[in-house]
Amino acid sequence: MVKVYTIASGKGGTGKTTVTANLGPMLAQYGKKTCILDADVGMANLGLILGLENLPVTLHEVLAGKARVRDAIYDGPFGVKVVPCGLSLQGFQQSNPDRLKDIMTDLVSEFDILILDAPAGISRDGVIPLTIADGVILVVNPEISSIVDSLKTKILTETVGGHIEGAIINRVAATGNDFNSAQMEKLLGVRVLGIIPEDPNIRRASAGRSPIVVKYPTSSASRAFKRLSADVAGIEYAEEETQGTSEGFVDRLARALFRARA
Ligand SMILES: Nc1ncnc2c1ncn2[C@@H]1O[C@H](COP(=O)(O)OP(=O)(O)OP(=O)(O)O)[C@@H](O)[C@H]1O
Repeated sequence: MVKVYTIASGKGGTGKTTVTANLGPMLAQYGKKTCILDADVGMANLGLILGLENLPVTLHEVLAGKARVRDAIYDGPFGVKVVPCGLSLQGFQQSNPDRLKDIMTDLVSEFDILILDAPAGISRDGVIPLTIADGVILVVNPEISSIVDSLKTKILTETVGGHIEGAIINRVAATGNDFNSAQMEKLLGVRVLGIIPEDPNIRRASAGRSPIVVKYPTSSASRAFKRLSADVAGIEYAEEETQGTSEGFVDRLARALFRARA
């Protein structure tokens, strides 16, 4: 049974595309047939982060009724399938967001998980992804404006009959913070699904047209994305030995030297 998630926020720039670009590949890595779609048809940049640009057919052409969705599906990292949007304003103007629901119907039989990267705000093209998802995941930054705007999106989702799956708290200070997950759950009135730390490697990876889980797999945000993805996939997460790789090597070397001397 397919599960459709919409990654949403109230405020812009909280990290929706970053979450989509990392959660999708990791779910595919964990054995789930996953497709990620850039439903931010006006300000699309999922394709940019994944190095999928200048494509002949994108979601724009599909939403304009000029192409079939299967012609807009491209290969992404770890076997995830990607339906990117074009970057042109003209493509956006020709798109009819109402067609999104039909597109999802075409995809449900082929995938275990579909993830929609929704636009910020409460425009019409932003509301449709909230209504067609089985679960809306809010991406919230630990700051008052983001929390307040997320609450508005939560109310809007519930008003249009959607369901909130939970929230991902993104850009949490890696050190010296007083972040309290239980307090955040109380404030938002939703479950906290994952906490992603502030990590400069996210921007570095994007500049290299890659998700952080691919480019810097042991970076702090990558480990958090892996944990979150394992939870969503319903599998046990085994923490990778980050320092362990080098510690293990040192241990092995020490043992070998000890044996050699003995
Ligand atoms: N955990 C993080 N640590 C550091 N930088 C981050 C983190 N998450 C996101 N960013 C950066 O924040 C910026 C905004 O992220 P992103 O584009 O994913 O947000 P968005 O919610 O999709 O934006 P929009 O609302 O404009 O679509 C990007 O430059 C991204 O690299």
